[in-house]
Amino acid sequence: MSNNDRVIIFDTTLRDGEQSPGASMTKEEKIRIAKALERLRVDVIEAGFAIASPGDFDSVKTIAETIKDSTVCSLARAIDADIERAGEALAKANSGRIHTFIATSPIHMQYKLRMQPEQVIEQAVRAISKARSLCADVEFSCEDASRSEIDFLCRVVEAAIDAGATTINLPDTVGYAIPEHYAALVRELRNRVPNADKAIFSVHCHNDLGLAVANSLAAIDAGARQIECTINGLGERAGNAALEEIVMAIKTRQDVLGVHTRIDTPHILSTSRMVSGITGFPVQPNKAIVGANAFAHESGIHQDGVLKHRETYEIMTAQDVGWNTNKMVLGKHSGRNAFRSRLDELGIVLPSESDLNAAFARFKDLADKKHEVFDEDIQALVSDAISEEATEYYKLVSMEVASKTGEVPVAHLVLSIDGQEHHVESDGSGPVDATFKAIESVAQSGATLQLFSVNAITQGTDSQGEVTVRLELGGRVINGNGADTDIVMASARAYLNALNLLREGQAKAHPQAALV
Ligand SMILES: CC(=O)SCCNC(=O)CCNC(=O)[C@H](O)C(C)(C)COP(=O)(O)OP(=O)(O)OC[C@H]1O[C@@H](n2cnc3c(N)ncnc32)[C@H](O)[C@@H]1OP(=O)(O)O
Ligand SMILES: CC(C)C(=O)C(=O)O
Ligand SMILES: [Mg+2]
Repeated sequence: MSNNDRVIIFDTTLRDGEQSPGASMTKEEKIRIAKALERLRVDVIEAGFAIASPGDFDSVKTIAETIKDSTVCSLARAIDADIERAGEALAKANSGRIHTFIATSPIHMQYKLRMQPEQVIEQAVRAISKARSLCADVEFSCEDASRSEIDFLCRVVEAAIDAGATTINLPDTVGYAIPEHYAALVRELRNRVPNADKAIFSVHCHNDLGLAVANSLAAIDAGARQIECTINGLGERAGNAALEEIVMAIKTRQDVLGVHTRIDTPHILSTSRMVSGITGFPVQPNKAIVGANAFAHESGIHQDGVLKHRETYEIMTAQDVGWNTNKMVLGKHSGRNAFRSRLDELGIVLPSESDLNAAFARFKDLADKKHEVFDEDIQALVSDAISEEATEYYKLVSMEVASKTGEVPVAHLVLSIDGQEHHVESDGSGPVDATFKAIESVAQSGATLQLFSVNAITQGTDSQGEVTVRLELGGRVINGNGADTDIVMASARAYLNALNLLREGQAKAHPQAALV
């Protein structure tokens, strides 16, 4: 691929990203992010706006002195003092860039700058010449380019290149552009400005209409070869184009875009997490590339497809952007194939297809009650199914427990004992105590309860509770287990499982003296 096909990635997380209300960072945090961006192989790091404050100056200066493999840049208005401050901060950079800008749209020139268009051109030229006297690498931005008049824009850009700007940036400052129109703007400037070939054209898109990435990609087709973006799309108002989306779109759709970047994509996720952690701006689960669900599948049909051939539902690999693996989330939309594959991964072997079907049915019941079924849930569910199947003498058919402030809890249970239904009832000091007493009212095992423990198998209030009941009878101690999202139900299951195991053991040892 030729150099013409390379897109320069200019990251402005530390400057425009920090302009997000609430995203201010300390110098130490900025240095950490700058190092992560260097490792990601970002071409240009806009480290800050040196004139903004002594702290910003210090951050830009330290980053300029620390970073070796990326160009470090400072923003500066088209004002001598700003440019001098930027030059000072960048003095020791291995590779430094001064980025100066002035607005070129009628609305900005008239109301904000209160300047005539001719004055704007003059000030831009003066600023660029000043910047060039301090630094060989000078970027000039026509702020609000997408709302500027094209003839005027052509004059400004030509003058800026003549004055020594090596990069010309055409920002969509207020996120107003539409891809086709924006691409046409870039194309027209590159065609009409006589010295356009002496500069690299750049775009800097905001996301007010959710089009920042689409506009940036459209500009590539029109010849832009630098894209300004931020990690996680952080930035002023609705943010900037997200670096991870731009980079992965370029990589994944190389067939149509025909360009490449030098980004080391497996570092994307860790950089995203670092920026999110430092700024406190969480990444939404469905965010492209770096969201928790970006490589997760819950639907049975998708899981089945991915298990058979990953590319059926994935256009990138999770590993290519830093995830360990893609993820099969087991939930109520999952199918038998994904369930079977998870059992395999967990090393669980079910004796027959009908055991698998039974376990799958229990899994579906559980998934109806819980958002996500975790590995621990499956282990509990399968062992519960197996132990239940092994000993079916006592079975829970249904139960109802009433627990009310100021009143004694009462449990009503329907049990199947050796195939016969029994309705039992008891009160107790709590709902579990009432349940156990109701069971004992008919089982009359004579066993002593030695341990009762409840564990939440996974996080969250919708988690399954796993109950262990330890019973002792005639010196024999056994543990019964039960799992359910309802912990009283799980307790009943565990108790009945313990009784079944006790009975089974007794039946083997003394066939005449088995329980009941
Ligand atoms: C589109 C963008 O993202 S632009 C970057 C925005 N980022 C920031 O503003 C963050 C850092 N900013 C700051 O710390 C401060 O605004 C400073 C230090 C730059 C300037 O502070 P102050 O001198 O107090 O000026 P203030 O911010 O109130 O107003 C901006 C002034 O700069 C002028 N100005 C704005 N852009 C430019 C420009 N590109 N070139 C020259 N002058 C400009 C405005 O017209 C205004 O001038 P006025 O005071 O004569 O009316
Ligand atoms: C300073 C410029 C590049 C900017 O951030 C914008 O126009 O959005
Ligand atoms: Mg901006």
